[in-house]
Formats: sequence, C-alpha cells, structure tokens
Amino acid sequence: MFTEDAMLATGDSDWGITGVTQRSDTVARQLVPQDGLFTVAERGSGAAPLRLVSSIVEAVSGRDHPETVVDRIAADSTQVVTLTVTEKGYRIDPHTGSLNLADEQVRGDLAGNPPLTAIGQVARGIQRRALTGAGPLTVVSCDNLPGNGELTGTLVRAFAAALPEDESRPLLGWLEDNVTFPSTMVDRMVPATTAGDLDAVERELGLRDEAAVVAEPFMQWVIEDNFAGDRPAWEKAGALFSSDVAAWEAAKLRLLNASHSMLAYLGLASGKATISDAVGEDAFRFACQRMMAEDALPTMRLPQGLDGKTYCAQVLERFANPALGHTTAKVGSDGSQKIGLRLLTTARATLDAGREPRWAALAVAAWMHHVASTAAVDLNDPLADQLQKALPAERSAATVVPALLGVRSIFDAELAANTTFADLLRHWYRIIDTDGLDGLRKEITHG
Ligand SMILES: NC(=O)c1ccc[n+]([C@@H]2O[C@H](COP(=O)([O-])OP(=O)(O)OC[C@H]3O[C@@H](n4cnc5c(N)ncnc54)[C@H](O)[C@@H]3O)[C@@H](O)[C@H]2O)c1
Ligand SMILES: O=P(O)(O)OC[C@@H](O)[C@@H](O)[C@H](O)[C@H](O)CO
Repeated sequence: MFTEDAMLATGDSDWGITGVTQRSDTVARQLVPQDGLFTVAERGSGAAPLRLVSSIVEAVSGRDHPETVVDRIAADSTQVVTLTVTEKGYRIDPHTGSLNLADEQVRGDLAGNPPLTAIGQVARGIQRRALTGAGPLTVVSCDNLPGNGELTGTLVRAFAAALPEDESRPLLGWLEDNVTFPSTMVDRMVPATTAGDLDAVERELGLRDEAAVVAEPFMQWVIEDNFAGDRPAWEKAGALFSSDVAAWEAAKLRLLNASHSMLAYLGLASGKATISDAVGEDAFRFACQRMMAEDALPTMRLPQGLDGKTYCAQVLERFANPALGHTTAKVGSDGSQKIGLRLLTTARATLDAGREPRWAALAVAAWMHHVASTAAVDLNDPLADQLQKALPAERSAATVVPALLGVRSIFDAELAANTTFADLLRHWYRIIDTDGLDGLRKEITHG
C-alpha cells in the first residue's frame, strides 16, 4: 500500500514488487492467477472503503524456486529487498545473537545448495550482484525485532564470513561498500485471513479475491533513512523517516506487543478465542494497563513525538476492535521467540531498578501455563520439542516454573536465578492453574 501510494503521490510509476513466500506457497498460489492484485479490507471504526492494491507485479514461492529469488535480488533493477518472515525466520543462535550456523538449512545454503533460508537467499543474491556489477542494494527488515536492520546486517555478514575464504572476502568487502540495512518499525494489526473474511469481501466487491487481507484502520511505518540506492517516496505515502527507529521499535515491542502477548496467554488460559474477547475482560485490560504504566514505561525511553499515556490507551482501544478477529492462538504462537523481546526486557529492567516486575511476570507465567498445558504436537512454537523435554511429568507451579526457567535459549542464567522473579512466576502460575479466571480477576484487581 505504501509503495502504491508513493507512486500515486509522485507520478513515478516505475516501481513494482516481486512478492516472495517462504515456507508455504499459499500466498503465491493465491496471487499468481490474480496478476498480483489483492484487496485490503479495513475493519473497525474509521475503516476506509475496500482497496485494490496493484503494486505486486509478480509472486514467487521461495521454497520451490529459490534460484528465481536469487535472480530477482541480483537484478540490476532491484533497489530494495524487504523481509517480513517472523522472528524464527532469521535463524538466530540465541546464545550468540548471530546466525545459527548449526541450522541444517543454513548449512545447506552455505554449502551452495539453492538457498532456502531468507538470509541465505539475500546473501546469495548480494553475492551475485557483486559478481555482475549490479548497483547498491538496501535490505529492510519489517519484523518485530529490536534493531532489525542492524540484526539483519549482522546475520548476512555472518553468512558471508562462514563461506570459503575465496568467496567470503570479496563478498564482505562488497557488502561494506554497497549494502545498507536500515531499521524499521511496522505497526498494523493484520490477522490471518479467514474463509469468512474472503466471503465477506466477495459480497462487498462482487468478485472472489483469494488473496484478500483484513486489517485495522491504523497504519504506521517508521524507517531509518539509510538507503544505499533509490527507493519509492514512501514518505509521500505517510511513512515517517526517523533517526530514532530503535526507540519506536522498543516502544512497540514493550508496550503494544507485550500487552498483545499478555492478552493472548491470559486469553488462552481462560477460553477467550480472540484478542478483543480477552481485552474485553476488565481484569485483563487492567493488567495490561498496569504492566505498561508500572513495569514498562518507567524503564524505557520514548521517541520524540510519542506520548506514552496516549499510546497505551490507544493500543488497548485498537485491541478491542471486534471486527478483526485476531486470535489468541495466532498472537500466542512462537512464544519462545517473542517473550524475551516483549516481556523479559521489561522484567530485567524493572528488577534492575529495584522493583518487582509484577505484571510482566504475570504474562510470562501465563505463557508458561500455556506451554505446560498444551501437547507438544499442538504447541505452535519452533522450540516445542525442547520445551516439552524440559517439562516435568507432574505439572504445578513448583515444578513447571523452575523447569522452564532452565531453558537457556529463553532465560539467561542471571534472570533465571533471580528469586524475586521466580517467586512472582510461581505466585501467578498457581493462581492461573488452580484458581482459574475468578482467582485471576480477584488477584489482578486487588493485587
Ligand atoms: N500481522 C501483523 O499484525 C504484523 C504487524 C506488524 C509486524 N508484523 C511482523 O510481520 C511478521 C509476519 O507476520 P504475519 O502476520 O505476516 O505472519 P504469517 O505467519 O502470516 O507470515 C509469515 C511469513 O513468514 C514466513 N516464514 C515463517 N517461518 C519462516 C521461516 N522459518 N523461514 C522463513 N520464512 C518463514 C512464512 O512463510 C510467511 O511468508 C511478524 O513476525 C511480525 O514480526 C506482523
Ligand atoms: O506477528 P507476530 O506473530 O510477531 O506477533 C503477533 C502480534 O503481536 C503482532 O503481529 C501485532 O499484531 C503487530 O505487531 C501489530 O503491529
């Protein structure tokens, strides 16, 4: 939408997007017969009319056609590559914070197979640009990760450094001189499209659109202005160029996404299927307010132009949008990849400030309860097997909390050994596990 709006605003209509799907080819299969056209259906108060977006000119399944992806990244005409592949798509080694060189697909990509990981595809595309003399390139991560640009640069350079010396040296040199990795923060709630959404769009549009997307009216994109070459005039489409993206991303992760995760796990523990149902529960909304006001806000620096109180109120209002149907199961997926960025940052900072991270601990305890009460096959998390192995046979606050605190790829040794944090986790876990919703209501409102 931003790219199309930028073209409409400037009359520079030379831009087009090759969309690449990764693990599943579903979206490519939906888009190809529609010439890349898709509808954006805003839902909720202030929603715009249906919008047909035409900036995608080609859709490719990266899983089935990795060489095509490398070709497109290497093409002279390509200026920008954006990534939106979820946290786990980056193949980060949680112990080093760099590329997981033990990952089987990363190893395959390094060995010269047609690359299957996002980082492998980007690195191989850049390597070909270096060989063919194509111009500079900008790689833009749009995922909910702090310092997502810097991180992506680190991972691509780690991939390059792990290649044989004769490949590695020229690639690292070319990367240094020709490729930039600006950080960005993207904010718009976009739940997975359901069959019901497609039927509703068909009724409104009079046409069947298999690739329709449902979204809230709110939309924000903050971008670091560090581009190696040309780019669409996204600022003309409402994107904000800022030199302080890190603060925007931290605010989003520790306020919005943290509350989203808290509502997802409290909702999953109490039979609430959607985020709007969960935030409709007074006690849960209150817990989010207190986590943001008492744990997160006092321990963070906000970017200029962002008023903390207004932002927190707006976030809860957005979650209450009943037309979105954002499921607690989807927001609660991949918890092992998310809680560290969304909740443990705040828990650590609050402990460091000499206070109890009471509310962040509630959200983490609710995640622990979700993990311990879901069968491994049903747990939508890349670490499902590892978490299952860590869990004891008998599951109670006294056994589950220390067992999960022992998973080092999620909890560092210092946080795991903090008795204040562990006590809070056990306290909340016990209430969720034995007293259920009534107990939670009582403890949250009076606690
Ligand atoms: N949906 C939202 O509301 C929203 C809003 C802002 C930011 N985001 C960011 O966008 C990301 C994607 O969200 P989504 O709702 O589109 O999720 P999604 O599950 O619908 O799509 C995820 C995409 O990532 C790919 N992927 C998944 N696992 C991968 C792996 N291991 N390697 C490579 N690719 C992989 C999938 O194939 C798919 O193309 C999120 O993780 C988040 O960081 C989402
Ligand atoms: O997309 P994920 O899976 O990283 O996280 C789920 C949601 O918290 C997230 O997508 C929000 O809806 C989004 O970040 C709002 O801008």
